[in-house]
Amino acid sequence: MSDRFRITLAQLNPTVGDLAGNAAKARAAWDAARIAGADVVALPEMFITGYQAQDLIMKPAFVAAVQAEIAALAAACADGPALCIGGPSVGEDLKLHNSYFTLQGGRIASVVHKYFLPNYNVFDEVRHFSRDMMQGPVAINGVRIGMPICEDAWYPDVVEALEESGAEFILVPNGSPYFRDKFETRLNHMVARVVESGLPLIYLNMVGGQDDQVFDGGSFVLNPGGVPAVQLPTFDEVISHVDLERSDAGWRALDGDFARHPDSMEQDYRVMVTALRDYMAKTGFKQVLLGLSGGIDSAIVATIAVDALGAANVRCVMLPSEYTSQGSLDDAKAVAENLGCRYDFVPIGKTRDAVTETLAPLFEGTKPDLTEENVQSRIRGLLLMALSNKFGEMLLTTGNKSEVAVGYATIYGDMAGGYNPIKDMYKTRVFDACRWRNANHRDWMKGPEGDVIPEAIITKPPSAELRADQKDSDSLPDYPVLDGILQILVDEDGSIADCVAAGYDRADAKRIEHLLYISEYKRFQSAPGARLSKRAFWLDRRYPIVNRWRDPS
Ligand SMILES: Nc1ncnc2c1ncn2[C@@H]1O[C@H](COP(=O)(O)OP(=O)(O)OC[C@H]2O[C@@H]([n+]3cccc(C(=O)O)c3)[C@H](O)[C@@H]2O)[C@@H](O)[C@H]1O
Ligand SMILES: Nc1ncnc2c1ncn2[C@@H]1O[C@H](COP(=O)(O)OP(=O)(O)OP(=O)(O)O)[C@@H](O)[C@H]1O
Ligand SMILES: NC(=O)CC[C@H](N)C(=O)O
Repeated sequence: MSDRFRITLAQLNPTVGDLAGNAAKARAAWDAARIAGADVVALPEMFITGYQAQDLIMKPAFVAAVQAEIAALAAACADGPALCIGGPSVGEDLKLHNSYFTLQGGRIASVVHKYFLPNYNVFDEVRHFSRDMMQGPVAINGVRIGMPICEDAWYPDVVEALEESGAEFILVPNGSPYFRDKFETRLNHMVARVVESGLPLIYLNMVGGQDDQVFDGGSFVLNPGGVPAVQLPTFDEVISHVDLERSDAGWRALDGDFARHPDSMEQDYRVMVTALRDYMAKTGFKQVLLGLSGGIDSAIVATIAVDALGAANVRCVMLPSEYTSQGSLDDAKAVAENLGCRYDFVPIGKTRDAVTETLAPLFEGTKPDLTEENVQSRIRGLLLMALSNKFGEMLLTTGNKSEVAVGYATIYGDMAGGYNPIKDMYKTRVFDACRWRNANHRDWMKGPEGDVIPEAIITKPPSAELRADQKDSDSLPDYPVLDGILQILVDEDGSIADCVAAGYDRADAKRIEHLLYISEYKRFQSAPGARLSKRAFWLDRRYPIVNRWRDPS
């Protein structure tokens, strides 16, 4: 039995369903571990399937394919370090479990099953998996390692049981998706486990985007007392070797890599870029297009797209009508030029006239209203989708969280599109994100540095420009008020009384509540987008479409 133990942490980015690709990544990490003389290489939770595989897990053929891939991996990694990897398994109870495999000596040496199955916000693990009894530590090269799987380490019970049954240190494999400031939450839970158990703890998270969620990495190692020894970067794929030494007081991790974590604005921006980049790469798209209006939402989306994919892969299209101001024309062109991407100019006047003429016999006797305004938006959607079909570019849609919340967007019009990078960012924060991006540049951004979003776009009053002199403030309270009320009603699940207590006008709160509930149908038909908060529209918040209830408070 050695007094030194090396564990290689593979903070990598799996793709859901790409079993062979994920196994190849695990195998490459194992090769690196073997060269480094490690005892074990650890991969995150559910790495072999990618996370979250959702109802794919319920398909027996998928689980059988996973079992075959795990067996092949065990055989391929027979001679060298042990390999620990997350995946589904069928237990002795014949039920499906969220499991962590240890492969060693050409076989599956042990399988640990997750005990606490998260079943809140984006997680539905009770739907997919069964709970098993708590299990003891796993011995690797004579050292007993406790392996609580992600949620298992968010409560004291599993780590306590592992410590009581002789675990010498703790390895927590995770599939922990980002929400703003989540790192603190994770750290608090893990420090608590270390303090309770007196054992070093290794927290290993995955990176990369999957549909709406982004896994932000930031793996770390804590010594007894909660003292940090290692901290890996957020968002980047990293393979890092961590050494532990045994003394009379037990195992201690040696100090290793220590990466600085970015602030929350930078993390939000990185999530939006990563979510789009991985959504594109993992679905097989290379290029995007979007309607660039000269407004702030399409400007930030164009910037995110260029940072994710490079200017050569982004097409911006200005589709002006008679209501498009000279300022919007100038601002849109400036954004495309600053970013260095293609800019097309496609006036919609003639198409709109043709639609007006076609509908004239049916609309006879009616007055122009929202119908005609929305036709413009739908023509834009139609033309942009034609470009998408012709050139294989995916259309981005640009509604921010404030608009998505109150349905301030035209269904089958500007809501057309496959992905929405800013879906979970309130309008007031979109302004902050633009200023942040103008002032900051990082290696992971493929776009140019500097003031890519002109100041005029950030300071002018937002307008949909669907009629003369239209302003968003004609239909909605000013954005600071709207976002303040939405923060309470949506993110905090608060009441109308809570809004009033926070200083908002009751009539404003009631109006926003009504708009929120009646636009549920739009959100059911809306594109997915990057999740930034604990209450993103989609899996975090599941409201009925038909809903007569209104808060009387
Ligand atoms: N519960 C429900 N289930 C299924 N369908 C439902 C429905 N309730 C209404 N509908 C249908 O939805 C339609 C109304 O929705 P919709 O057609 O979107 O129209 P609507 O929401 O009335 O208007 C769009 C709003 O978005 C604003 N806006 C803001 C920013 C940009 C843009 C832009 O376009 O660029 C637009 C625009 O100024 C306007 O206030 C109705 O015709 C109705 O049939
Ligand atoms: N003239 C236009 N040319 C191209 N696309 C447009 C035009 N007008 C609207 N769009 C598309 O419709 C979306 C919704 O318009 P909206 O006015 O809400 O957003 P915005 O113009 O980007 O920002 P803001 O609301 O701050 O003006 C735009 O982001 C853009 O993608
Ligand atoms: N995979 C999981 O168990 C996710 C839940 C977990 N507690 C988290 O980090 O969000």
